[in-house]
Amino acid sequence: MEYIVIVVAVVVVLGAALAAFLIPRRRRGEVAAPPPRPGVDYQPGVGDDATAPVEAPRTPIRDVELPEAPLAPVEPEAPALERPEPAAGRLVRLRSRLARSQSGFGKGLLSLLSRERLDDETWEEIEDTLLTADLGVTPTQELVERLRTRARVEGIQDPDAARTLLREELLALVDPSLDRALRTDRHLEDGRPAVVLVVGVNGTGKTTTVGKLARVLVAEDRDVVLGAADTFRAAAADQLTTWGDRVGVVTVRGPEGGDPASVAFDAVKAGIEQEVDVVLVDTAGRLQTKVGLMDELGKVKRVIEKHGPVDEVLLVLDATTGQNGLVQARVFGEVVDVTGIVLTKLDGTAKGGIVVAVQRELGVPVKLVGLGEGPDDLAPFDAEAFVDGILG
Ligand SMILES: Nc1nc2c(ncn2[C@@H]2O[C@H](COP(=O)(O)OP(=O)(O)OP(=O)(O)O)[C@@H](O)[C@H]2O)c(=O)[nH]1
Repeated sequence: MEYIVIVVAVVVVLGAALAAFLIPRRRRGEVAAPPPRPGVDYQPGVGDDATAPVEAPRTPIRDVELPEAPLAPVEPEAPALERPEPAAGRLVRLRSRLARSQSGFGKGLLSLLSRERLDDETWEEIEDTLLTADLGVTPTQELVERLRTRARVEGIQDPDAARTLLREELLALVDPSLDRALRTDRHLEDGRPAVVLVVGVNGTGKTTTVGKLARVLVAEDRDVVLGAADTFRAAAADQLTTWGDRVGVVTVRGPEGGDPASVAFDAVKAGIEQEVDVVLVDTAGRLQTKVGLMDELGKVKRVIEKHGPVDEVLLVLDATTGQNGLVQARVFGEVVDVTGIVLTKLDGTAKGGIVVAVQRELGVPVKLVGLGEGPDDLAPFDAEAFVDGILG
């Protein structure tokens, strides 16, 4: 009996072990049904994979018609030419800039002249103010003398009267009767262009002035050629070419370190051939004390004149250098017969009196003034607008 019980127990245990072994194996061998596929088994919705499964119906291959001729290469668009601002009335636009820079000078004078008692001390202060503004000794003495006389004879009742008096006397000194027109008309008799030679010491703003002047002329519908006769500084020719390119003006240039006279000659020749109205020639900056360089400048002018006389020699002076500008004016005037002065950087100095001083020194008028670094910040000089700018 005991034996039977043991056999039954062993059979039960073995059976249970066999069942435990077989059931999980069968479960592991089951193949799970594949999940429904978006785009195949049902319409895809939010959160479904966006890419079409490989089983998705394929797009059939279609024939595409090719154009008969290959497409023409696309030309890079030329930069649009700038339209410079007309020159007329520019000084009026720039007057506030002039007034800002000269405010110390103008306001100082007006408040001194408006004092109740104009004693010797006040007149001395007026004199000092004028000298500080670079008016020069002789013009200062003349002006003070005239103001004193008129104040004594006519009397100065109020600030308005002081302003009127000062305006009249400053205007007389600046001299509105001087001919400040630039000679930039083509020569009718032989069809030659007008030639403008631009000279001055280093860094006064010659190249910038030539570039700005080209814009003034383009605004007046003149045809212009530029000559980059500053062959010392390679960047000067690049700078000038950029100015020209902006308004569609051609720049004639030579090799770096080449003969400036030959570049100037070629520029005028190109101007004659292209029948332009004006040729503007930029020259290298040179100190008035360097005899060799000054002789070279004389040569540039003589070589250009093989084509015919130069119409304008513009001396560019930096207004911030004050009295030193007068020395430059004297020496340049001896070498090249200056016909007009360009006073640059008047926006950066309160020494507007230099206009009078330099006109006296050279006996030639200020024709243009620079009042900023912007491309259209060069203005034809206008005596009235200038004096009004000084007085604010
Ligand atoms: N604020 C101000 N800056 C000016 C004016 N005119 C010229 N400049 C600046 O003066 C600097 C010198 O100008 P350039 O034209 O290169 O002078 P440059 O006389 O040709 O110089 P070099 O070739 O070295 O003799 C530049 O930074 C100009 O922008 C002006 O009227 N006002």
